Amino acid sequence: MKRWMQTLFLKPIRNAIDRYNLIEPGDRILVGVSGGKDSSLLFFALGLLKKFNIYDFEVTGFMVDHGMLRAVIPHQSFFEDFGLSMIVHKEPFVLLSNDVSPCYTCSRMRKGIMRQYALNHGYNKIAFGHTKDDVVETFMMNLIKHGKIASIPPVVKEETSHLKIIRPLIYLDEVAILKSVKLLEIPIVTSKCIHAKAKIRERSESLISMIEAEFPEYSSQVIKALSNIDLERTLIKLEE
Ligand SMILES: Nc1ncnc2c1ncn2[C@@H]1O[C@H](COP(=O)(O)OP(=O)(O)OP(=O)(O)O)[C@@H](O)[C@H]1O
Repeated sequence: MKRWMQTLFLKPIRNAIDRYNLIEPGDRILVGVSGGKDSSLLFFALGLLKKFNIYDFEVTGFMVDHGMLRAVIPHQSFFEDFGLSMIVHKEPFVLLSNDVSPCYTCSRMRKGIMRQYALNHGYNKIAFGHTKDDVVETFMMNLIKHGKIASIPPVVKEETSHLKIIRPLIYLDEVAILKSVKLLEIPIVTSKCIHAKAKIRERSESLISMIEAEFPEYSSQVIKALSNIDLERTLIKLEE
């Protein structure tokens, strides 16, 4: 394993895994791979950790193709050459004309398909490629739109099954991800889908960029703050 891989992406990923116990001995992990940079790097990184026996677990990629994806074969071959198998599940997506949030519907459907596959095939964890930027953006959206201090958790256990959702990229930012994917030469899958990201997320992204121009540590401080809450200095009413 090359040293730059350790510093650029494996160290922050291992920090998250170790801090939140994201990988436990004997885990069977299904990774949601969209073919985009984040989940591709996640899949590759978990493959490396497995290859070098850093943790004792099994890992398989799972891609839901709603008929919108381009260049899936070179992507899949890249991972197969690396010794990782990826299932491509084809499922046509039927969009209702009155659906005001198609991205949400699509994401719900995708999760449902993955969840069912995981349960039917003995996987106990599903890994998603949400990143540090997603955590900060979600924090901002909750604050601005819902007046709530909340973001994306690194691990969630389903109430109705033994399945856990894990997010090992929460300490990794887009700059490091882009650089890693480029250096690793992972072929990226593109999508024909016309639905752009939700407007509010775009606005919160540009707001973050504006704040970071003045306070470059902003995103890192949000990550730190989310596990450093001084409850006695909030408006939460504590037991007396
Ligand atoms: N078509 C898909 N098949 C399987 N998993 C998916 C698919 N699309 C998204 N996911 C999973 O859901 C996560 C969140 O989805 P989202 O669309 O927000 O991804 P993203 O931020 O654009 O990241 P990426 O660069 O991985 O596409 C992804 O990181 C991935 O793990």
